[in-house]
Amino acid sequence: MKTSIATVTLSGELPDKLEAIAKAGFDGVEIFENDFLAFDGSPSDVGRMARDLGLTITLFQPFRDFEGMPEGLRSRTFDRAERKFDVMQELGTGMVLVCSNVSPAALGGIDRAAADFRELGERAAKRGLKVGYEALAWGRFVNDHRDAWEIVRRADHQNVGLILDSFHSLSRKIDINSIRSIPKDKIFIVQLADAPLIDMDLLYWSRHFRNMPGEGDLPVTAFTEAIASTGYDGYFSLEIFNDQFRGGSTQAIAADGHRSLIYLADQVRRKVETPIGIAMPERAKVKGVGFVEFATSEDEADELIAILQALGFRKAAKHRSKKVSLFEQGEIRILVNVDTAGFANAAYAVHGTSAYALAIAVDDAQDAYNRALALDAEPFRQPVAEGELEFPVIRGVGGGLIYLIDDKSQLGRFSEIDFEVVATDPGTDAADAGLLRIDHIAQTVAYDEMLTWLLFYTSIFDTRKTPMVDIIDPSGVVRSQVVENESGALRLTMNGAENRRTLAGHFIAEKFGSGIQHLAFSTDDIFSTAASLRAKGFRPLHISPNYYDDIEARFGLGEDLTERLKAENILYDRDEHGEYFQLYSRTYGEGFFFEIVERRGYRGYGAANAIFRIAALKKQMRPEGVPKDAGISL
Ligand SMILES: O=C(O)c1ccc(O)c(O)c1
Ligand SMILES: [Mg+2]
Repeated sequence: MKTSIATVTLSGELPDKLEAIAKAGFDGVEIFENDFLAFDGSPSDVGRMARDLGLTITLFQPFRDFEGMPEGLRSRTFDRAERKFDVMQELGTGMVLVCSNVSPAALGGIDRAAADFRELGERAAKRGLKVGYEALAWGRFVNDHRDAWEIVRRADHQNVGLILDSFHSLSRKIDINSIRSIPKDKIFIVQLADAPLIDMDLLYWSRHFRNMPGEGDLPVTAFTEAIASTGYDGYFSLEIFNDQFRGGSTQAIAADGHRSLIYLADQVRRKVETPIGIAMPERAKVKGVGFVEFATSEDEADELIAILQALGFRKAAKHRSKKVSLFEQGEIRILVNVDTAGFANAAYAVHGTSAYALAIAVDDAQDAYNRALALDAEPFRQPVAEGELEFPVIRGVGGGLIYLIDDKSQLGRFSEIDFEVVATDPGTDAADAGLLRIDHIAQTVAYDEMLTWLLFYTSIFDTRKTPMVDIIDPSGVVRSQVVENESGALRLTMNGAENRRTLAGHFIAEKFGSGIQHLAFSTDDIFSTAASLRAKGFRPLHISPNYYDDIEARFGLGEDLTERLKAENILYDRDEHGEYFQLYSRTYGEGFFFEIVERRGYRGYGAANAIFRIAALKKQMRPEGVPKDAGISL
């Protein structure tokens, strides 16, 4: 797949955009006219910058309100086109995008438009240029790619072709099978964008909410399959108008865009015969979470270990060569790393005690790793002692690590190979609390990183994303979306903070970056677990008694169950599949916490209880007696 991206997609000045586009690995770039007009160098300067970066300028755009203009205006439009051709020739690009006319002066008429394009094609041919015609979803007469194609067909000029833009076709739900009958060499370039399904004016939706293929809800893969089925082998170019991207990191957005195209090509390649995209292993099937690793220090480790032990974890092994202890309960493994060297220590230096790494157990770790790297994931390597395992590792949220393990290799036996069993300290309470496995891992990121990580996980692992929900914090809204697989073996809740006064925002601010903010463990008997935890000195998060009055009334729970829930500070929810019970720890450090859940068929994550849980966590975090407006970020 030949990749390209329109400069309008990215924030920053034109030179920065070109640098980021080249660094992200794109083959080409569409110069959006406004970016050129705002740049005070010449067209040849821009052309030289692009070529020096190894970028082909695939398109100069847009040329507006061309076809079907009345006499007088018509000749002025052609003069305007000639001026743009001058710029294009100096830029060193061979194609202009003409988007369908929106002018009130336009006269409409397919033959009139075809005649205009035939003449424009003649003029372009004299300069070795090509003209692509795109139907804007809100075009005054032409807003359907089938009409645009009919005009191009009737213009019948080899320098005039069609430009397909997934947003315009998919937003209007145009039958994408109509694309299959378009000759591939008349499709001059394909623009791609996804978007969340929002019921709004097409122009506003297009200019503010487009996102990368795979980040939204439009059937961009099916659209691309239809194009690939024609044998089209030209550029696929991202054209994204998105307010969040306009203010985001130029490099990060460019990197997301490149990943989205590689992922799209891989999906299409598996469905059509045409050789689109590079071969790579399929999305990794997730079997579970192998472990979660905390980076901390000798001084701070005791508090964390005390909480783990109060949760029923016991120290089962220690690393053969590193200062890492393995705590386990059920299928859960928590590593506590107090190394004073290496990446864990660096993570601790930046973020303090934090869950900086997780291991994802997949069907084939090397395949998952190879796929991740093909999708631009950043590999991570660190020295390995003799006889110990070298894990495939990629960088994850907040610069943390994602280890990939599997049972088909030695990696799945990491706890035996890299660790040696330690006897349980005499006198410690060895009984566990009935925690079984990791139910979900909650990662808190800055809101403008949400799409990045949703695309990251869903492109590498065989997972899906759930619809975004708003989590109400007393000081703001936190957007939450889950990446999960069919079996539930992997559930990653992505929580996007927009201000630092929310619990999520406070966590990011105080931990200096995104990361894992809470771990949820499963039990198959929440009341038995609660009793065990109580006996171990676990201090549950206190939930307001008013909450229990409400749920008794709301769910008709009956007094007995309500009293049991209240006595243990357990929250309750229900969906069409069953019941959900949640028990929270108090916060640890700057807003980290643990959760214990019991699912009785329920498939959600207790979003309805979030407001109560967050309020309780924030209240508990605020030092006693400190007035609410004391300036602390909570
Ligand atoms: O919103 C617009 O004006 C616009 C311009 C050029 C395009 O290629 C497009 O898809 C939209
Ligand atoms: Mg377009």
